[in-house]
Amino acid sequence: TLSMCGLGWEFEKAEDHQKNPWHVSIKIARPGKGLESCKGALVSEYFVLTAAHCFNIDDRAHWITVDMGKATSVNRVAGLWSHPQYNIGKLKGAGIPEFYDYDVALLKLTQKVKFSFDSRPICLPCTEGTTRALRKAHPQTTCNDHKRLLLTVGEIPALFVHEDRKKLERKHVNIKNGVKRSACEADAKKAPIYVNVTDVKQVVTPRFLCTGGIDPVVDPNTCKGDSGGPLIIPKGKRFFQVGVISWGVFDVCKQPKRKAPAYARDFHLNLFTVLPWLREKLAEEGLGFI
Ligand SMILES: Cc1cc(Br)c(Nc2ncc[nH]2)c2c(Cl)c[nH]c12
Repeated sequence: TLSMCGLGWEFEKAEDHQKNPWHVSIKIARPGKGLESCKGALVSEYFVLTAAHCFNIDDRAHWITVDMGKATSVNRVAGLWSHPQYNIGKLKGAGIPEFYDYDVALLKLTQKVKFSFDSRPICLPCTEGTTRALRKAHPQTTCNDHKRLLLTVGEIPALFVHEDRKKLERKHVNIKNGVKRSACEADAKKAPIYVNVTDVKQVVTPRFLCTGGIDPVVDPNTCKGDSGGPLIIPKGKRFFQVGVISWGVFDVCKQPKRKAPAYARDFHLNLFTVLPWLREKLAEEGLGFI
């Protein structure tokens, strides 16, 4: 059956989870260490896409629960795969305490998700679902066509979803993918842990998309708790995931009263840069990677 990815229920009276049926909340309950929470997106019947930095090397699948918003059930996790090139401590020797390159992970659920108004996967780049959802596309559409159609050069209107006490709020941002990109990336050095970084390219690798700042308009910023959520491009009533919320310069939730500074930027793992890994891990999910 065709999953009709990236279709949200637009009816204004719809519940938040019907408007964002791919949004999941992830909780990691480490024995004796309290609770960590992250967000993620449902991308197939069994898999949730999130950030690798939500997990520690010794985390066990059975410590993780995935909540899709339906009051009743939470889902249990059968497996957890972080990108093989993710290594948060890789640059410790160079005085960079946290390194977020390849910050992406997949959780496999123990039970297949029954798609409904409340749960439905978001469209991933270079899949047949995205070709169908783009409509402008024809069967010979290539992965490069998806990239050209979704990651246009310039400022790209995008959104992420912030969850506050079970309420889901859409935050509209612009991906700086043109002349404004380098200014966006340069502000990474304003992150407290990166003030001594000499070359910003050491921490803002080619894997990242950059949002935030006040040019062309004031963009809302992410909180640490938004980690792992999807960076979404809305296109013709369908929703496409192009990034995973990875790290940022200023945690707006930690200083809720303070206005975010102009240099508050957010960095998202660009899914087009990890396609071989996505194809391999999601090979059995019937997504029809092109
Ligand atoms: C989404 C997100 C993740 C992380 Br990790 C943050 N923390 C951080 N990024 C770099 C160093 N530490 C932030 C901040 Cl700050 C805002 N949004 C964040």
